[in-house]
Amino acid sequence: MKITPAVEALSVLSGRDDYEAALARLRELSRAYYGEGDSPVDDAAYDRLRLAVLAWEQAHPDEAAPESPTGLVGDGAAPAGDIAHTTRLLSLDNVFDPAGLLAWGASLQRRLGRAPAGGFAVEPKMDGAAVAARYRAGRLEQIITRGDGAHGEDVSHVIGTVEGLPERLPVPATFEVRGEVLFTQAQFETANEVRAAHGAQVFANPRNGTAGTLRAKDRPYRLAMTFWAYGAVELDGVAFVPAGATHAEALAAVAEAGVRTTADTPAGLHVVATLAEAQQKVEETAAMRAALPFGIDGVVVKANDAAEQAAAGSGSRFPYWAIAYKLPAVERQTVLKDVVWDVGRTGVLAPTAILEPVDIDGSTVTRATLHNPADIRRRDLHLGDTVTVYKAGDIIPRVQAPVTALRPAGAREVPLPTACPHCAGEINKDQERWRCAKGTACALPALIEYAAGRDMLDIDGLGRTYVNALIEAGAVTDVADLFTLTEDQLTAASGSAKRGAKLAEQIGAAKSRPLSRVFCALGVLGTGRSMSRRIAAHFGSMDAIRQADAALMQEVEGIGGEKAPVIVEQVAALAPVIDKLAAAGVNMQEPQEAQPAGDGPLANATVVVTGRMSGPLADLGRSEMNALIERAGGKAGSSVNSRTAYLVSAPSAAGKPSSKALKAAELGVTVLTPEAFADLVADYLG
Ligand SMILES: NC(=O)c1ccc[n+]([C@@H]2O[C@H](COP(=O)([O-])OP(=O)(O)OC[C@H]3O[C@@H](n4cnc5c(N)ncnc54)[C@H](O)[C@@H]3O)[C@@H](O)[C@H]2O)c1
Ligand SMILES: [Zn+2]
Repeated sequence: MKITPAVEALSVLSGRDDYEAALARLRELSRAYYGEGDSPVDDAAYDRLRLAVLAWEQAHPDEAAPESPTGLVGDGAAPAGDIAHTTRLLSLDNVFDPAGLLAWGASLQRRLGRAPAGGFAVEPKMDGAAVAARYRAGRLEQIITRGDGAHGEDVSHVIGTVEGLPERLPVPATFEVRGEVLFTQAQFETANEVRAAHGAQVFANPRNGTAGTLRAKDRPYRLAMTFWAYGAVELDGVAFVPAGATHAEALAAVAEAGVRTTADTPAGLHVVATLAEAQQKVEETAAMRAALPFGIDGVVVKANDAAEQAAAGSGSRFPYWAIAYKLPAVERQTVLKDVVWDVGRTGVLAPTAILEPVDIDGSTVTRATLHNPADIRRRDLHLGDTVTVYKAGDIIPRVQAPVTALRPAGAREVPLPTACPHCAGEINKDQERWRCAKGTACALPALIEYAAGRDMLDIDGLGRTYVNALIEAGAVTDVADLFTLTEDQLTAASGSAKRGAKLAEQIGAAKSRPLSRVFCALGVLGTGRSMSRRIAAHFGSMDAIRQADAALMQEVEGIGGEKAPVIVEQVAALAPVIDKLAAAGVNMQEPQEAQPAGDGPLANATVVVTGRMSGPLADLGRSEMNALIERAGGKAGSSVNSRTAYLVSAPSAAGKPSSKALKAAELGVTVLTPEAFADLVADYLG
C-alpha cells in the first residue's frame, strides 16, 4: 500500500483503507520519532493523525488493529529496555477544552460509582521525558526511562547532571520517584552551544534534546538538565509515603526528602475541590506559559485522593484518575524561504527568517528572529529547510533548528552578507552580532532625515546635506539631539547665520507637533504615518504607549499578534531617546480631536460586527453592514477594543462565545443582537 503524507491532513478517516494508511503512517512516524529522535512532522500534525486513528477505532471497535499504537505507552515504538518497572509507568490521556475536562470528570464519576470527593491536584505538564529514579538509603542509584511502560532503559549515566535530582539526599530514604527530566530554556541554549562547539547538530527542541541526551551514553561532553517529580512509589517494600497520603502529600514527602517536585515549579501544584476550579487553575497555568523557564504542553489534573485513584484504576496506556489538558502547540514546522537583513539603529545587522506562513498559538507566523551569523551557522540553516519554529504568547517567534532529514537536494547554506545591507560599507565582525563599521552613523542620516520630514516633525529646510554635517560634527547622535542644537551649531552646519536662525525657529516649532507625528519620527518598524496616527489616537499619550504590553498594543486596529511584541520591544529600546525628547520639551500628547458631531443614533460610535446576521439584517453582507453603520452616523471597526461602543453579534451557539464576544465581555462593551441593532438603526435600514 502506498502511504502518502497527505493522511496527516485528514482529521476524519472515512473508511478502512484510510484507517490502514493512517495507522501505517502513525507507526512509521513514531518509529522515526522514538528511534532516530527526529521527525518529518511536528507534534501537532502527529497528534491530529493519532486522534483520527483513535476516533475511527472507537467507532469501529471490532475492526481496530490489535496492538494499535493508540493504546500503548510510547505508541508501541519507544525502546522498551531491560529494567522492569516497579509498577507500570504510564502515559496520560488528553483533553483539549472545558467540555473534554467535564467529560473526563463524568467518566471518573462512573468508575467510582459516585462523585469524586477528594478534590483535584492541578500541576504543569512539563514537556520533557518521563523517568523513574531509585533512591536507596538516600543515594541515587538508578535512573530508568519510561520505555513501553513495563520496562525501561537504564540511563544512570546522567546521574549528577540533573538539577533537582541530587545524588545524595540529606535523609537515608529508600523510594522511587517519578517525574519529568527536561532542558530549561536556558539549559537548552547552553546545550546547543556546547553541541555546536563539538561539531554536533543542534537539538530541534528541548524535548528531542532530552530524549537524545538520555539515550547517548558516550558523549565527550555532559549537558545539564532539570527534574521535577510528579509521583513516588514504594521501593524494596520500604514504606516511604504514609499510607493513604494524597497526591499532594506524597509530593510533599518527596520534597521533604530533598527532590524537587511540581510544587516547586513557578506554576506550582494546586489542590482544588471542584472541576470548575481545576478549569480555572488550568487557565491560570496556561496564562503563565510563555513566562515559564521551561516548556509545558499542557496542564495535568489528577484525582488527589489515593483511594479514589486506586478505585478508578488504569488502562494499558494511561491511568483513569489523571488527565492531560493539552494546550495549543507552540512549536510547528514550516519552510524557511529566505533570510533578510536589517540594519538597526546602532548599526547591528539583524537577520530575520521569512517563513511559509504557519499558525502557531493563535496567530499566523510569517517571520521569525534569527540571532546572528554565528547562530545561523550553529543551527546549520539552509534556504528551503523545513525548520521548527517556536512561539508562545506575546514572544517574538524564533527559529530553533532545521529538520535535516527533509532538506531539499542542493539546498545552500543561508548566505551571510558581505557588505552592509544598508550603506554597502564594510562590516565589523569582531563580535557574534555583526555591525556596520559605521555603527550608529550607518542608519542615522536616513533616520534623521525621515524624522524631519513633512509628515513627521516637519522641520523645513533640514535636508540630507545639513543632517550629514550635523552628524559629522558629532552634534546629532539621535533624533532627540535635534532639539538641543544651538543656533551656532545650526549655523555651522548650514553655512549661514540666516539659515541657522531659520532652522532653530523651525525646530522650536517642531516641539509642539502632535504625538502621532512625534511617535512616527521615532522610526519604529511597522509604524508608518497612518499606523502612528492610530497608535497615538488609541493611547493618547507617549506614557500610555510606553506602558502598553503586547496584548494592549494589539487593541490598535491593524496590529496583530506578530507585530505587537516587535513594536513593544522597539519602544522599550527607544526609552533613552524618548526621555531626551521629553526633557527637551517635545510634546508627548495627542490632542483630542473635536470630531464633527455626527448625526444619527450611532453618532461617532464605533461598532464592530461579528458572525451571521439575522432578522431584518439577515441579507446584509459585511460591507452593507458597514455602510449602514456609517449612514447611522457611526464608524465600523474590525476589532473590539476599549473604544468600541457596540458589538453586534448573534447569540453564540451553546457555550461557544466568539473571541470578539469574550473580549467585549472583558471590556464591558455592550453586545447587541442583530435584531436589537436593527431596532436602533431602523430609520436607516434600506
Ligand atoms: N512528531 C512526531 O512524529 C511524534 C511521534 C510520536 C510521538 N510524538 C509526540 O510525543 C508525545 C507523546 O508522548 P507521551 O506518550 O509521553 O504522551 P504525552 O506527551 O501526551 O503525556 C504523557 C507524559 O506527560 C509527562 N508529564 C509531564 N508532566 C506531568 C505531570 N505533572 N504528571 C504526569 N505526567 C506528566 C509524563 O512524562 C507522561 O509520560 C506527543 O506530544 C506526540 O506529539 C510526536
Ligand atoms: Zn552600513
